[in-house]
Amino acid sequence: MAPILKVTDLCKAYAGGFEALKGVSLEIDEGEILALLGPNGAGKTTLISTVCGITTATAGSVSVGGHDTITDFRAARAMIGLVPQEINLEPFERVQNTVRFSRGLFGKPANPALIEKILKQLSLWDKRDNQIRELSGGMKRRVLIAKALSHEPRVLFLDEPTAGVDVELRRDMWEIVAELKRDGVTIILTTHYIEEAEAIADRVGVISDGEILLVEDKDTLMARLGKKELEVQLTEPLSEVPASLQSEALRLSDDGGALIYTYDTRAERTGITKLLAAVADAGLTLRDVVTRQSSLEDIFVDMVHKEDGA
Ligand SMILES: Nc1ncnc2c1ncn2[C@@H]1O[C@H](COP(=O)(O)OP(=O)(O)OP(=O)(O)O)[C@@H](O)[C@H]1O
Repeated sequence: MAPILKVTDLCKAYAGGFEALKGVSLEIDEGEILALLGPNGAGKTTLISTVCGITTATAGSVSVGGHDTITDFRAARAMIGLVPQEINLEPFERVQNTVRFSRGLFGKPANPALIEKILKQLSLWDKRDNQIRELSGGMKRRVLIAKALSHEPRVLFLDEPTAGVDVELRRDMWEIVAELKRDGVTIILTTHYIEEAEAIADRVGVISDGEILLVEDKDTLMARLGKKELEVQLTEPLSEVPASLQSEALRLSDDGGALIYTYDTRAERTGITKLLAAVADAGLTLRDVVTRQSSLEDIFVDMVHKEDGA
């Protein structure tokens, strides 16, 4: 199956020469949810803006549903819905009209039933005749989402949709995303909330300094996440792991004062009991035992940190 979104060697240099994207390539299948993680200034918004035609690429290409975003812009753009990071709504306009107009901008015929469904789904129906300026910040975010959905996009970009929103809206968002996925909509969201990526993404991409560092299946990442370390601190440092304890999962700490055992928390047998018995049999005495869980956050911070050359 051809990917619904194909980004090839995309580069963006802003006026002044700053390179915000340095040859980004990415393929996304229809119906997939990709969470794009990255530190501030990594290039997430630039990537989304370039795909949506708000920013022009310096080099490379993007196609959406087979339509090139430069040579076939209208067709490509009509397939895309964008929920931007910044609230850019007309304060005196009414909720329902804002959403209706948005659909019209894409040349789609009026569809009051659909607009009603979207507004209800986003708990905005009761506010449909309110002016935007009368809404809370969270409700304005809901309006942005309603606008982005009004022309029935096949690919939806959510640029930090849950930044600064309350728990309830975050839950609603996740539900809406799940429902859109059931309808076959492809979703790309940027987020700083790693638990959000864990909760809803099929794949996770990490971008840093204008480059994609990783795009991986979330379950594969979760398998990595499932790893835990047990540190067996010893009263006397060792120069090497004793022969009777040799195992791939076991290594000596840099100062020789601890044995570090890596195990899978989800495995039926972690091997800890056996390890501790073997440690005792080897005549070693323990000072303390500490466990550590590696998280997606650790992996992420580690990766971005290394990339910075730190
Ligand atoms: N219009 C512009 N002119 C010059 N530089 C820009 C412009 N827009 C963004 N940049 C720079 O490009 C880099 C990437 O910015 P971008 O907004 O894409 O990052 P981001 O990953 O979305 O960050 P955040 O998580 O803070 O939203 C930053 O260094 C930013 O300062």
